[in-house]
Amino acid sequence: MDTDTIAAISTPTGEGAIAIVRLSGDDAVAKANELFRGKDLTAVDSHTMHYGKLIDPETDEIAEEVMASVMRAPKTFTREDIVEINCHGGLVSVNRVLEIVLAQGARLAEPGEFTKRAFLNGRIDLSQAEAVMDLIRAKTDRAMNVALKQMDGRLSKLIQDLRQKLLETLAHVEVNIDYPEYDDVEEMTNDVMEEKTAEVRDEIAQLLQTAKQGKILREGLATAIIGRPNVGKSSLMNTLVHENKAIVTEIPGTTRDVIEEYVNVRGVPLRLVDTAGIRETEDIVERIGVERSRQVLTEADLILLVLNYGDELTEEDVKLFEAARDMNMIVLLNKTDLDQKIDIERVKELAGDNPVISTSLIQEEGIDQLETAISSTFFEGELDSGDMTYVSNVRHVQLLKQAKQALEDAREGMEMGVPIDVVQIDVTRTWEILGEIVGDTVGESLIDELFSQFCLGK
Ligand SMILES: Nc1nc2c(c(=O)[nH]1)N(C=O)[C@@H](CNc1ccc(C(=O)N[C@@H](CCC(=O)O)C(=O)O)cc1)CN2
Ligand SMILES: Nc1nc2c(ncn2[C@@H]2O[C@H](COP(=O)(O)OP(=O)(O)OP(=O)(O)O)[C@@H](O)[C@H]2O)c(=O)[nH]1
Ligand SMILES: [K+]
Ligand SMILES: [Mg+2]
Repeated sequence: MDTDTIAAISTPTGEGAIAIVRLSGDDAVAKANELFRGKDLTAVDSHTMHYGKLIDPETDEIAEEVMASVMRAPKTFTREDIVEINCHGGLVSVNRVLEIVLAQGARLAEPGEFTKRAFLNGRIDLSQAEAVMDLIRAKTDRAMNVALKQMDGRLSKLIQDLRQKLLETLAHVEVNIDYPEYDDVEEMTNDVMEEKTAEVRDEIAQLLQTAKQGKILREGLATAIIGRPNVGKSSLMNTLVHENKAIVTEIPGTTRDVIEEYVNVRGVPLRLVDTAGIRETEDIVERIGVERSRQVLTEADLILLVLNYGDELTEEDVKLFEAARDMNMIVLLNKTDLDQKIDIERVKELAGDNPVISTSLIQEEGIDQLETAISSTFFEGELDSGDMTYVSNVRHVQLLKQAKQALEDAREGMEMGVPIDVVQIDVTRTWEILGEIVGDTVGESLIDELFSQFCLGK
């Protein structure tokens, strides 16, 4: 395996107070020490940080004023020697430091290479490495917590336990085949096989059930605010995000494009989308907006359909109900501060089983009820069990589905009286598929591809 010294900028590009260039590998400390004027970094205690100047070896002049952290293997992020050079957070400064380090013979790291080394050196498995990425990309607190747990190896442990169970069953069967001491050995073998594969299958099914919520936790519940022009969609957006993100005016057709915001409503992460009011229009810009609104509507997990309490129900309102049929929907009767013109009975009829909530956004009324409705439509309290292990990664979901299928094939085979050594093939395959989740049985090209999706410097 490569243990050459790699280096990269590990902080985001742009101006900041401090930026970090990270080195990892056999010569990380020696290389950094060559460039460092201050304490002898090769002699300092591990996990200590030191002030000094960085020298440009070509000119022998001071290039930067830095703090350098020295962390010696194996108790480091990569399990290799690591030096982190903390420099001033300007673009020029951090790039200069990187250049000097590269000139000293370090190699520019590939995206994800630090984390890849942590994986190849056995500090974390593949699902934990993927969780590192998920954590960086997390848009909500909940999503971050799911990633943190996965990083901690929760999913890995669950998967490894399942694999162990399969392995023991296979071993058991193998022993029986090799030493058929009793007459009823074949029957016993089948029983064990059936029982154990059923257990594993059920556990996989349970995990897969968390996938939908996992996806929502990861990406947020795609929530579209739709309605005719001027009913108060943007006002609703602003209310839910507690900020004036969207422009609100009394002019119909104010919102021309979709506006997206992440917001947490009672612990439910929403990807909230405000849309252009849907109506027939000649205005080209508005028409494009209306088209996009229709698109957003079809892709949503939850629809917030806003109606005007102070206005009669129109043909367009009814059309929106139709478009959102079969989707999760909450109907809002907004502007209850106005005189009622809307036919509430008709609205309830159109809404069917979906909740109908009255609000006056301008007077901040009904918002509590709305938030309760949002959090209960989907999760009915389930999401609060912060102790669950969620599967949220698309690759993991696919592999779990394959594993489940392979076990179902095995069961079917057993029921049809297929010889046990053929059944073993399906069970072995399941063991391998599960191994791909944690990275025990994956090829190099997949590993390369997965890590290349990481950010540079991670
Ligand atoms: N400056 C800095 N901050 C950082 C990171 C980093 O690389 N550098 N991290 C980068 O993402 C995160 C911390 N992640 C880390 C994960 C494991 C180890 C580590 O050394 N693990 C050892 C045990 C350490 C101990 O118990 O003392 C190990 O698992 O063997 C270090 C950092 C967040 N903050
Ligand atoms: N009386 C009253 N007016 C409201 C209420 N909610 C919003 N409005 C007003 O209704 C007007 C339109 O609000 P917006 O939030 O811009 O409506 P919209 O649905 O986003 O409109 P478009 O983007 O143009 O489709 C504004 O003048 C708001 O102040 C309410 O509860 N009561
Ligand atoms: K408006
Ligand atoms: Mg609007």
